[in-house]
Amino acid sequence: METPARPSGSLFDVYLRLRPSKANDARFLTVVDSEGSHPTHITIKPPTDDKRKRAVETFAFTKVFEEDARQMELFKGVGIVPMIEGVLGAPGHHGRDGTLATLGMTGSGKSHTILGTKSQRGLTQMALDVLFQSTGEQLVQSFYGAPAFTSLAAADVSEAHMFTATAFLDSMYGDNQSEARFSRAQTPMANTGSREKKDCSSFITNGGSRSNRIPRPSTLPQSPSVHDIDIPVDENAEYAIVISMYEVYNDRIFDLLTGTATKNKHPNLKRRALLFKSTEQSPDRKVVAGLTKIICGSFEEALMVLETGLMERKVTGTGSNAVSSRSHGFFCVEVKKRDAKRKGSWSSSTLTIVDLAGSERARNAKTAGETLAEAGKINESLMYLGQCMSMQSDQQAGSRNVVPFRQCKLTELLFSNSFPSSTRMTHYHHPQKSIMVVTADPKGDFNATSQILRYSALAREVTVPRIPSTTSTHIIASGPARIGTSSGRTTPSGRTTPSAILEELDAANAEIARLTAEVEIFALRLVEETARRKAAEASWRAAEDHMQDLEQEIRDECFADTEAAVDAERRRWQSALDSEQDSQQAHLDSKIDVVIKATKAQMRDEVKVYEDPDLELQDQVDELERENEVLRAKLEAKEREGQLKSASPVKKMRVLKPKKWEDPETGLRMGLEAMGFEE
Ligand SMILES: Nc1ncnc2c1ncn2[C@@H]1O[C@H](COP(=O)(O)OP(=O)(O)OP(=O)(O)O)[C@@H](O)[C@H]1O
Repeated sequence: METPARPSGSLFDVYLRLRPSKANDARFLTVVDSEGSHPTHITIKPPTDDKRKRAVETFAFTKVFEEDARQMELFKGVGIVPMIEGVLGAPGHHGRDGTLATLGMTGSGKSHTILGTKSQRGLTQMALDVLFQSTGEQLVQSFYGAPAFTSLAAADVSEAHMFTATAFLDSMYGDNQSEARFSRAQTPMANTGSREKKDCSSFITNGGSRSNRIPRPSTLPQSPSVHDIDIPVDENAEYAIVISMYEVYNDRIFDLLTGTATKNKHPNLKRRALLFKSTEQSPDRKVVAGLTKIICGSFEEALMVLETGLMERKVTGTGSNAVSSRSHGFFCVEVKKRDAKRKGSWSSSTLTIVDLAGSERARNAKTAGETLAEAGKINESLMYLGQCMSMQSDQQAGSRNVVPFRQCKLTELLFSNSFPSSTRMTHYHHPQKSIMVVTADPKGDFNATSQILRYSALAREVTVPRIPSTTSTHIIASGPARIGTSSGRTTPSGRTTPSAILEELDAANAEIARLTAEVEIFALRLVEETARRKAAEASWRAAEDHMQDLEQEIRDECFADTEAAVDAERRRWQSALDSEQDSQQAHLDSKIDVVIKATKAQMRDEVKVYEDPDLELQDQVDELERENEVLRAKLEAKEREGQLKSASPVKKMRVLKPKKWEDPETGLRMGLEAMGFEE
């Protein structure tokens, strides 16, 4: 089987790296000898004592790296250098995005390959070193106040929160860790450049005095060295390197540079998921919106940012691997480029390095509860990735099926830039160049590993060993002496000669072998289809759960929003009412003031109040006055009579008069009584 040439529309160059295995189990994977050149094919055969003949599967990759392959061999062998060249862009041209990802069973060596170990750098550190070493003097300064900062922040299309490495690291590890995060549009501080730069260098070399959690680049591995790798850059351009990191955990995207783990001030703080969407400035290309992005001016700064993000990445121990990655980690290095003299607009291309979470069998991993659910999500997203990658090998076989990459966040993030952009609202983007390094343990879990190999390989062939012919067995058993005698045929009388029987037996054996091969292939397909069905069912259930979670989340959010809106409206209404009442009260007070003032003025001017006469009362008064007149007449008459009779009437009148004025009626009555009248 030839290694198929990578068609232009295919998604990845796929490399296989085998890890040295500590297991005592039998080896099920064999590298096919390629006579001097790099091997490209492997075969797998189930390690079983079963006497049945089992199918041998052969897989083709761009290259196969055996157990003894070193990190540098991989770095040079998988084509990262040309990929970095592409990201930097040819002189006068935009760069091209590149993606490097690792895929494999948990514990198969993905993180080892991509991030390295305590003594060896991974592909990420080497790629960063090459980038910084190549851009060298043409790299812009990375401190606030540096002329490029504002234009870099303004050129970002992803609604990012952009910081300099100095400010970011200071906020993470410095004594004055600022509680509040920086605002999005930071104002560059003028004339503080030299101080900031000085701070930064002391931070890197003397970081330990500030915080013992601070990653120290000097303690990180220095080998393998990449000093011999020199990529020519555009002499007339200036470059900026901007780093961001995020993870896809349970199909949601989380920023890894928020400092949640580093500051550890709010360990229970719920992280906010980010959206992968088109933005106002990037209408035809989806981007992860709202990420924290750090402008790095040196390799050391980039390493510190990387270590900070890795610290935040969710890592939980499982039965399969003591430090297993439970999320898909994305490390993005944006290379910005513009003309150094004209200082025009920045073009941007991104090198994305992806450490995929490992697939695992729940039974093996002894996971439970939340971790088991995580494993379900990981396997589900890897299943979708497998579907997309299978399309690649199907396309090799002439299929024109569309790659279904929108099924989950992982495949969307990995593949949405793999195709030419359909609209040209922004400048034309070449499809990204992608490299996938598949890692495998040749003595590990056969079923899980073979499944990954099946969907990731560029081509696959199944061969079923032929059942040894009974004829030859018979011949071998009978010995050469009999061969010469067995040349008879069916006679015209219908009697069968030994040679005819042997031929018939051979034909029957061939048919049996063919059918057995078919059965083997069908059995393999059945196993694959059953696994796919189970995975699809699991993903269906997971999708339903996720949908319910989402629905509940949306309900809660809507409820909270409505509550907040009602509350705000109520407060607004209450304050409007209060102010209305206040103004009415003020109006009333002013009116009363006016009335009081007018009343006082009237009183001063003795204003008289005229009232309408009451006619009925007037009648009564008239009546009473008339009666009074009559009584007075009678009284006068009686007085006159009394004067005539008494000796001193003057004295009596003196007594009567004052009483009459005090109370006419009482006085009158008393007077009448004194004079001897009864009512
Ligand atoms: N090629 C290799 N050479 C030496 N050691 C290796 C190699 N590959 C992996 N290992 C070791 O195997 C262990 C597991 O590897 P690693 O953590 O890279 O697995 P992984 O695939 O990233 O797992 P997970 O998906 O669970 O994160 C580590 O101790 C690592 O150092």
